Amino acid sequence: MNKIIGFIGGGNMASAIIGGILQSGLAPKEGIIASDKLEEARRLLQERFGVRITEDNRKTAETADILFLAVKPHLFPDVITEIKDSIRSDTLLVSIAAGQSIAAIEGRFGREIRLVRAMPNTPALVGAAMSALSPNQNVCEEELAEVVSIFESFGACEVISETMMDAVVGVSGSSPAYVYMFIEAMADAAVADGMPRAQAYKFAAQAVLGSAKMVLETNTHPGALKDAVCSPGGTTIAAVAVLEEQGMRSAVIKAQRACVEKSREMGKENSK
Ligand SMILES: NC(=O)C1=CN([C@@H]2O[C@H](COP(=O)(O)OP(=O)(O)OC[C@H]3O[C@@H](n4cnc5c(N)ncnc54)[C@H](O)[C@@H]3O)[C@@H](O)[C@H]2O)C=CC1
Ligand SMILES: O=C(O)[C@@H]1CCC=N1
Repeated sequence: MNKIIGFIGGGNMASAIIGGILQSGLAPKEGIIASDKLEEARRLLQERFGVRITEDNRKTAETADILFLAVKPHLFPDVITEIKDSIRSDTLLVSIAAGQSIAAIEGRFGREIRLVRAMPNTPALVGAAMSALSPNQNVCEEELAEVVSIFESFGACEVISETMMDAVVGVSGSSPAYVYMFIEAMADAAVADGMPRAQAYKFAAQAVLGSAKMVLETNTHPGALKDAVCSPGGTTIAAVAVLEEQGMRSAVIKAQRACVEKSREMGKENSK
């Protein structure tokens, strides 16, 4: 891609996306510019990726053809006020913020903008993100295809209705955190049974990776895959019985719905 990709905010998510783009070879490091108010964040980006960095959000905004808004949602009002006169009419904006609707962002720019609202996740850093995209009415097919190609350079990506964005935050934006907790807990149990910690993380993480691949690649219901692990009177069903008794599924469902509710609340707050 010979377009300049810019990032306002160079924290966890921007770093994961930049790492993913560079690793895939979609854009060279010279084709990426990022601004961050924190000196430490700029230093990290420079050291890890060698991309162009600046303290000046306006410089990033006027340089980029495709501009990621990658600061925390509550900073959107100030950051948009700062950059709104620096973008061109053909700058393609990509917001990755939770709970910032297309309408709220359009309202803050106060003029016609080309905008894609996106929800990626941090596995972008290793080329295994799950991202959702919703374009506004000014984004043409060709521009959307370009944004899709960026997100596909670091994982899977689907174009969805914006009404599904809160659900997406729960099921893929935030869910890596719940999965890491699951991996940590499995590893803790293995350590309790005498396995060295590093080895325990490898066994637990590879089991999660392999199980996820089975769901994605065998086209088999997760329940049937679970049943295939459970020998009658065996070890797995003993574990499954305890997980059911402890309410594992309902805990996950409740937790994820709390996440989605929080995303909705943030959306209402940000539209005021
Ligand atoms: N972390 C995650 O897993 C995901 C985060 N997101 C979204 O990505 C956005 C960024 O989140 P994170 O990267 O996790 O946060 P972060 O806190 O790691 O990064 C934000 C960066 O913005 C910088 N910043 C603060 N004020 C600034 C300003 N005025 N101008 C320029 N830079 C400024 C901070 O110094 C920081 O480095 C949020 O809107 C979040 O909703 C979306 C999907 C997943
Ligand atoms: O916790 C958050 O608000 C962000 C949005 C999705 C993942 N992290």
